[in-house]
Parts: sequence; C-alpha cells; structure tokens
Amino acid sequence: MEVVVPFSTDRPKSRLSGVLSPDERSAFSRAMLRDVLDAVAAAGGEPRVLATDAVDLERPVTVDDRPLTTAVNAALDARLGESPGDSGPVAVVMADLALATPAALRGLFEGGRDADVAVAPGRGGGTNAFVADDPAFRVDYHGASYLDHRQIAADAGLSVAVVDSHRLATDVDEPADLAELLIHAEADGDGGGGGESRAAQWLREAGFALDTADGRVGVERE
Ligand SMILES: Nc1nc2c(ncn2[C@@H]2O[C@H](COP(=O)(O)OP(=O)(O)OP(=O)(O)O)[C@@H](O)[C@H]2O)c(=O)[nH]1
Ligand SMILES: C[C@H](OP(=O)(O)O)C(=O)O
Repeated sequence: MEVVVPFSTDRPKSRLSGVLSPDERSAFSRAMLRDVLDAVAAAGGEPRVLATDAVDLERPVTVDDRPLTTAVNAALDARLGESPGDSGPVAVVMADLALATPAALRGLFEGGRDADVAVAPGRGGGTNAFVADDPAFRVDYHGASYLDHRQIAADAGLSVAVVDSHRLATDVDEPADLAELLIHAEADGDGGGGGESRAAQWLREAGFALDTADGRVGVERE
C-alpha cells in the first residue's frame, strides 16, 4: 500500500519553540520522520514523503510547497490520474507520530479493509492517519479535522472505521507530548522490538528526562 507521509521542512514543530531551538526542532522532526518511515515500511507499507522542500532521505520524496491540505489532495489526485479506476488503497500517516509501531500501523492498514475510510484520530481532534479505499475521499486538515473528515466521508457516501490506537493518537506537538515519548520509550522501547527510537534517543541525548517531582509528569532538561 502506498503511504504518503507529509513533512514540513520549514519551521517544523513551532509549538515546541519554548523548549527547542529552530535547529533542534528541525533535527528532532527528522528523527521522528525517519522512525515513522521505518515503521511504515516494517508494517508492509510503501512510504512516500510529501515534503515542503527537498529532504535528504533514502526514501522516495515528492516536493510540494503548497499548504498541507492542498498538497495531500494533489497527491490523492495524482494517484488517481496514474491508474484510473484501479488505484487501490492509499494511506496518509503524519510524520510526527513518534510512538507509531509496525503493529499499530498494521492495525490501521487492516482497518482499511472494513470500511471505505479508516481514520486514526489524534488527541485534540486532528487526523493522525487514515487509509482510503475509495478515490472520492479528500482531506481538509487543521481544526477538528477528525470530525471534518468523517463529514467529508459521509457526504460522499463512504463508510468510516475508527482506528482506536493510543500510539497512533499521539502526535508530538507540544512539550507535554515529549513526556509521552519518553514514558513509552522507557516502558517498551519502540514497541516493535527494534530498540530505542531515533526520536527518543535524540531527546535523551539533548538532555531531556521525565520530571515527576511535583506529582505530575512532564519533562526537564539538563
Ligand atoms: N507537506 C506538508 N506537510 C506539512 C505541512 N504542515 C505540516 N505538515 C506535516 O503534517 C504533520 C502534522 O503537522 P502539524 O502538527 O499540524 O504541524 P507542524 O508544522 O508539525 O507543527 P506546528 O508548527 O507546531 O503546528 C507533520 O508531519 C508535519 O511535518 C505542509 O504545509 N506541507
Ligand atoms: C494537520 C493537523 O494536525 P494537528 O494540528 O492536529 O497536529 C490535523 O490533524 O488536522
């Protein structure tokens, strides 16, 4: 299955600007991207990065500097144009799903067999990943896009399956999400038996650690 992985190369992860410098946000984003690409490939997907600018990777990359929704819809359109009527399912998986494992992604891909569209919602109402088995499906990201995507599917007469996955629901947007990454890296590595993820290793080497001092969980930096 083709799996499109959108990736913003310019000013990535601005919501982490309070804890990471621009260069650090860039490096950390790339670590998460590489983890996601490896997990997609290990789950049997064929990842293609959809990036706003050139990015040095040993995976296929398409550059499209238009806004996220426009670029993803253009990627869906282009697929349709290549093999009309028989393009097969396509998945879109965000590059900031730092907890994604091959098993979690296989669950997403299998969810696509039960419905025209299988969606893995993000905490906060985003759309962290989906599989569409129908070429009519189009995206509208930002805001409560999970609800919007359900409506888009309903309007097109498409059935929707919800992929209930803690790992796919966790996109790394804000400093609190770094704690989530460290907690699960410590508990079970990458969850797929392949050792610590690049993103968790990057955080540790940058001096981040869990902070439970006041009874709540957060991160601290040396
Ligand atoms: N191709 C493409 N990918 C994008 C774009 N904006 C965000 N992304 C990617 O889409 C996914 C979700 O991004 P967001 O969390 O909404 O945005 P972000 O830029 O990563 O972070 P913030 O600046 O904090 O909003 C991530 O994989 C981003 O790299 C865009 O304009 N084009
Ligand atoms: C792209 C956007 O991501 P978020 O801003 O929710 O992380 C969404 O899922 O609609």
